[in-house]
Amino acid sequence: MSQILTGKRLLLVAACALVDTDGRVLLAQRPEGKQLAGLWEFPGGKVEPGETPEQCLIRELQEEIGIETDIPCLAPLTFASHSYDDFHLLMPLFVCRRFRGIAQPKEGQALKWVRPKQMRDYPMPPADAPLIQFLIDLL
Ligand SMILES: Nc1nc2c([nH]c(=O)n2[C@H]2C[C@H](O)[C@@H](COP(=O)(O)OP(=O)(O)OP(=O)(O)O)O2)c(=O)[nH]1
Repeated sequence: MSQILTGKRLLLVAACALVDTDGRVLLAQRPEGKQLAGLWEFPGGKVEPGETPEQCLIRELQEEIGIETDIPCLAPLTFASHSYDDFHLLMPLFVCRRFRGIAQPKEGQALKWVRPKQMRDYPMPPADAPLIQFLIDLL
């Protein structure tokens, strides 16, 4: 039995593929000093107690990049389930095509609109690699 239990805590992170009218997806580069620094990720973050993943994303998109959206504009696409050394990440990935504002790096991160077929040129966290094909197929 113990062989199938990792003993790691499960961390719920909500992530969003914001899609522009050209079919490009916004990636953000994790700032220096953070875990996985320098890697390109989908905007999002940890779901706080009492929040739904959708509410978390609305908060994170506003805080991180100054983008506003609404719950009906967040469509579930797929999820990542990946073990890091100290936790197991469960990360639903939503797609959002309807949003307000112009993405601005509010936390010092670099931002880039990237076509899904080019995403493999941007080093991403290991949990994200399996998600790219879903975006290629969708867009
Ligand atoms: N937002 C986001 N996080 C991701 C992705 N892929 C991936 O492995 N993660 C991981 C990195 C972090 O361990 C966790 C997200 O946490 P976070 O961004 O809210 O927190 P953080 O590590 O910056 O730490 P904190 O200072 O905010 O507490 O999920 C992704 O595509 N987007």
